[in-house]
Amino acid sequence: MTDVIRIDKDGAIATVTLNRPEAFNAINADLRTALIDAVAEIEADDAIRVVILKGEGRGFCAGADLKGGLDPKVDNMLETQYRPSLDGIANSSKIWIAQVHGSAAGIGAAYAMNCDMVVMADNASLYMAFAAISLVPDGGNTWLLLKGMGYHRALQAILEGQKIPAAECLQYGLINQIVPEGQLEAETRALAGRIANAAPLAAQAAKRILRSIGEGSFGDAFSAEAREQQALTQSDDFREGVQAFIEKRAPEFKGK
Ligand SMILES: CC(C)(COP(=O)(O)OP(=O)(O)OC[C@H]1O[C@@H](n2cnc3c(N)ncnc32)[C@H](O)[C@@H]1OP(=O)(O)O)[C@@H](O)C(=O)NCCC(=O)NCCSC(=O)/C=C1/CC=CC=CO1
Repeated sequence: MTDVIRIDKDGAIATVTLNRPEAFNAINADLRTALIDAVAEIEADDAIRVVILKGEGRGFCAGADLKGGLDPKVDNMLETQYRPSLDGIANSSKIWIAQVHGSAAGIGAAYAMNCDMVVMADNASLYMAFAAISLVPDGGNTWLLLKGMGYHRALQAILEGQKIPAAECLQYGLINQIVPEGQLEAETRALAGRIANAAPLAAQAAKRILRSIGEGSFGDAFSAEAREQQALTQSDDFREGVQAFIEKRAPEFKGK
């Protein structure tokens, strides 16, 4: 079986590649577990200072696997199966850089934005895919969007299920840099090299400070989202939204 995650290490830089290209790197149970393990493995490696997170194939990540990875009956899936890897990145002593091409959709957008830095291809986007299946953003997406875009634009992006193009992401401060897709790998690598040369203790302290100040925590937002999502995933409209995605048709929501 192909590994759903690849880890490559080169000196002080590790690259973690989401590797389900046949499903746009949608996150199923295997990938959820592999992500938790990858974050822990990297954290335990003192030689690593910078981590690049990227996706294999046409895009970064399509979010939760709507075809096989979702089990609404699993209690607290977000808290127990997504949060450890997302918190792990937020609290990591390493600097995580997302290298985004194609789409970072659903909770995939949270994995991108929750990294410490984001380099994005000029034709890529962050996709708030939740509205189309009658869900709210999860994985910390509401907090991450609100911090960058402010309340009004964040709410609109969520309600309209917008694909936020790279140029807007940069304008709102959601990402660090846009580069032509052909230069994405090289430019991300160059940034990783520069950051790997920064004084490690100061880099870790700067990350801790910036992550801990500001109003309301990522954790508070994560918990609020997880509660709402747990209820929404029990709804008929969610089932209809997923079915419509699989059948490639528009959903018919009934508010139940
Ligand atoms: C915008 C897309 C990400 C990419 O569009 P496009 O480039 O046109 O590529 P596609 O042809 O649509 O996709 C290529 C193949 O990948 C399959 N695929 C894509 N997304 C998923 C997915 N999420 N799950 C399973 N499979 C997926 C797609 O069917 C194609 O396969 P075939 O070639 O065999 O047909 C676009 O794909 C898209 O909009 N995807 C869905 C985005 C989405 O809704 N994501 C889930 C949001 S919910 C979430 O992330 C988190 C949670 C967490 C916990 C609980 C409950 C819910 O959600």
